[in-house]
Amino acid sequence: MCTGILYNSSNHYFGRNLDLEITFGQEVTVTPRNYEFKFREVPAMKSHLALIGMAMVADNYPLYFDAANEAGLGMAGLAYSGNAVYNPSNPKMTNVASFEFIPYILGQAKTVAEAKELMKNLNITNEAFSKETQPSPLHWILGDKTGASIVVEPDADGLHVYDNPTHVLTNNPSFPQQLLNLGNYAGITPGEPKNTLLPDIDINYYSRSLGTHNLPGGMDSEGRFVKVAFALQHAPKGKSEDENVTNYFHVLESVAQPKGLDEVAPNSFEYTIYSDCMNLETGMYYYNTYEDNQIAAVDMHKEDLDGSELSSYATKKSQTINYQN
Ligand SMILES: C[C@H](CCC(=O)NCC(=O)O)[C@H]1CC[C@H]2[C@@H]3[C@H](O)C[C@@H]4C[C@H](O)CC[C@]4(C)[C@H]3CC[C@]12C
Repeated sequence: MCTGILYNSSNHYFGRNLDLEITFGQEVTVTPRNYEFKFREVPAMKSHLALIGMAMVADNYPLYFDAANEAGLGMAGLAYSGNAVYNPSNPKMTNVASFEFIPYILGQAKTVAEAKELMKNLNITNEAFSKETQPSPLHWILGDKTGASIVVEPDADGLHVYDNPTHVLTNNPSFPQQLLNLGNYAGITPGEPKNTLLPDIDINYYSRSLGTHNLPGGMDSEGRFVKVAFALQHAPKGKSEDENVTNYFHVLESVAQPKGLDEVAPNSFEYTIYSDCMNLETGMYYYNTYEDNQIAAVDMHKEDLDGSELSSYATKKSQTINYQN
């Protein structure tokens, strides 16, 4: 499963945990302005905003899992199994295949507000990228450098676009149900809880952090939604880039999945394969992987953004340990 967040501090930081039991050979991939984005039905974009993000490149096409563009709009696809419905092409609508959705939006929209405009009368089609690469059921979180975020869900009754005051997204159930569920945890607090249980009795606060005693700690998507929303809401604002990036990764780490805890098939375990963080102001892309906790970074602006060829960086696959003696 997955978790996406927008962390609003002095700059704005967008990204996700990718939790899965298999990898697709994904790489950090920059799409420059003059790489031609071809679409199945809508006209090709010969030039567009440049993108950076994590993608599986197939037939020289970047299948983005998540990305941000040079204008500071980010977008991530998260599993929405059993709920996502993609439709056949509809001649009365703008038809974009699910795998084209990120390039279609990030190629042209600079803000969440502009993305919302593009989603009016949009039909996400069930066309497959190829015979081997069939559509994957997803919903999406978008965030921009004004600090706004939305969630887009392709349900049986149509495409829903919701403003997202929590700035987080996980997986099932649907976003409105995730918001409703927050009511069950409204009393969670970073501080010492008020004794409203037995006000006349002196309760022994035997531990620090009792205000979080009922915070969910499971790997499930409903629990992660509550936990990451709490962690994000209370994350301090950093005074420097390093502090912001550090705070950001700790928020995602609070819902990361260690290997061995989430068995999705006999002896097959889902785990947090990578976590990424895009600074929406600067175009700096930070990430770490399960195998290497050290944060790596790729600067979008060090690439030739006026070029026409994709550039990719393999993710790091072993620890960088700082031996001190
Ligand atoms: C399955 C994961 C989401 C992780 C997750 O929540 N898994 C647990 C679950 O399925 O419940 C999603 C996120 C982005 C998706 C990929 C991207 O959308 C790009 C690409 C799109 C193609 O239509 C299908 C393959 C391909 C490469 C997708 C495979 C499935 C991915 C990797």
